[in-house]
Amino acid sequence: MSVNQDQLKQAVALAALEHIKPHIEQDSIIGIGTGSTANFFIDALATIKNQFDGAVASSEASAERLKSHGIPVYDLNTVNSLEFYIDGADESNHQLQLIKGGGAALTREKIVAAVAKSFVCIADESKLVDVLGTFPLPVEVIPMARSHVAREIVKLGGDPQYREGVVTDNGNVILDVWNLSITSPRDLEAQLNNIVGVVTNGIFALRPADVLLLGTQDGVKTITV
Ligand SMILES: O=C[C@H](O)[C@H](O)[C@H](O)COP(=O)(O)O
Repeated sequence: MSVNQDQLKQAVALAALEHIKPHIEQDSIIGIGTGSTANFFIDALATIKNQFDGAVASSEASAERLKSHGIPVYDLNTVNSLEFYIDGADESNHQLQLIKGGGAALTREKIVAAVAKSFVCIADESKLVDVLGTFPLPVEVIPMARSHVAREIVKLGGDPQYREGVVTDNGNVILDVWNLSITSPRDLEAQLNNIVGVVTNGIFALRPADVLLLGTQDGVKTITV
């Protein structure tokens, strides 16, 4: 019997909980991502909420979900270190370089991931690709720079589309860039971030995931590089 996508997401969420459990202590604070897979993880984490201190969230939505479970949410500025960051992805290649930001939370996600010692990515098998870029690359942009950034992205060979009606938690807008075949993710990540007006882009290659827990029809696979 085949397992549906939500069941795969739930399985990787439970696997992530098992992955971090042995390292969790009463004073631990856990970095939490955003999206449907991260939501499964938040719900799983709630089952051990008395065994750790609290969480740092990468979005207002995740903060609300954590709080609804009675898990304390901390401002990242009050936290010295995070052992783990757990989050989903829109794509991962085999080097665990990611595209993220389908839910517009990429900037805060990249910040929390940067602080964490270990980034555990959780995803169903549809997210694993050989080359990043089939999923349109989200770029968070300061609103007044939208047209300028779009013109610069066209020069790089991308086809940017304004994600209408979306405002990020930081008050910015999103351009989704189509038609990129991202063969050098680290270079493109840096190049895009160098465009004036870009807050950050959804390539996570300069700081890739450390572990990918991938939900497949044959069970959860653990991938490291
Ligand atoms: O901005 C959103 C995040 O990068 C999500 O982690 C990503 O879009 C994956 O979300 P989901 O788990 O819903 O596929």
